[in-house]
Amino acid sequence: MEPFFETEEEFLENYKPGDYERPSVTVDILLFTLDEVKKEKRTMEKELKLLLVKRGQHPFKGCWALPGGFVGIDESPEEAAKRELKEETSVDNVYLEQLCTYGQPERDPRMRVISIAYIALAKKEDILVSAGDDAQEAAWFSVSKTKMMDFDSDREAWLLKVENESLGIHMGYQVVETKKKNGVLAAKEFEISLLSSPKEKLAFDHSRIINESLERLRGKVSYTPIAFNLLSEEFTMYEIQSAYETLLGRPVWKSNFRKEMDQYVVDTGKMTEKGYKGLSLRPAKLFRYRQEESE
Ligand SMILES: O=P(O)(O)OC[C@H]1O[C@@H](O)[C@H](O)[C@@H]1O
Repeated sequence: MEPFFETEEEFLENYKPGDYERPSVTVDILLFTLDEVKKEKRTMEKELKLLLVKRGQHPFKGCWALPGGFVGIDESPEEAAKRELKEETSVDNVYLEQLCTYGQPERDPRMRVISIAYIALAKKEDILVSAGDDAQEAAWFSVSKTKMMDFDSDREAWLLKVENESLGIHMGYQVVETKKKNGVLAAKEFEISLLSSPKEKLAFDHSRIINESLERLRGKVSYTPIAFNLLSEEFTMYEIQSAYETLLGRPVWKSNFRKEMDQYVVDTGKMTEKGYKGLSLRPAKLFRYRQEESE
């Protein structure tokens, strides 16, 4: 029979947390930024970059992973995410939002570990990357997700690429998305399989986390101004459009898009100077985010 305690105080004094198996909790951080890639003399495209660290310890030693770590006993998951981010990237005070909780029993070979993933968005110039204690290296990887084919009306196959050209690393995953069940729209389900060499794969279930973070970004960029967290203080219309197209993974209709942006930006009254960002373009208006008014 369960012992009976008159007061909660008495109950808590006699409570033995060790009687129950407890999972550990970690956080993983998806730090995104936009980089500029000069295509030709006149065009510059934005590329979505994600920070990964090379694991210095087992498990998955030598594999690339999202920066993350265990939540301390006295901190909240959000505090842990901020601390890990600061330790590994010196990034402070950035846009941070919880993505999802990942708790598949086998996701970490050490023990039962539940991980809470956070999306962080920062401007490239604000980030100073340094590899932390348990990571050998930290590097920016370009991430993209493009449709490969429709299997049928319910399922699509996508290609998720996580690459670093200068390190010669090209990781590719097939993502099969099931969006309908028995012809009816349902919460999307993803099945992920590695296409590239098993020598180059992401640690843990981080490919799944990355895939779902891209889904979140694509959704959220259409109805919130989060994209501005990734842009410099001042930018041209072309740059905003290019940022949106990169985040959405598709082109946008220029005139509608620019009208839509009016609510978020103000004209600085300045123009780009000759050779702006190394491009030979005609002068263009510079805008900034309409902070006060749109928040
Ligand atoms: O890097 P250490 O501290 O070993 O462990 C943290 C990682 O353990 C995994 O379950 C989490 O996804 C997180 O990335």
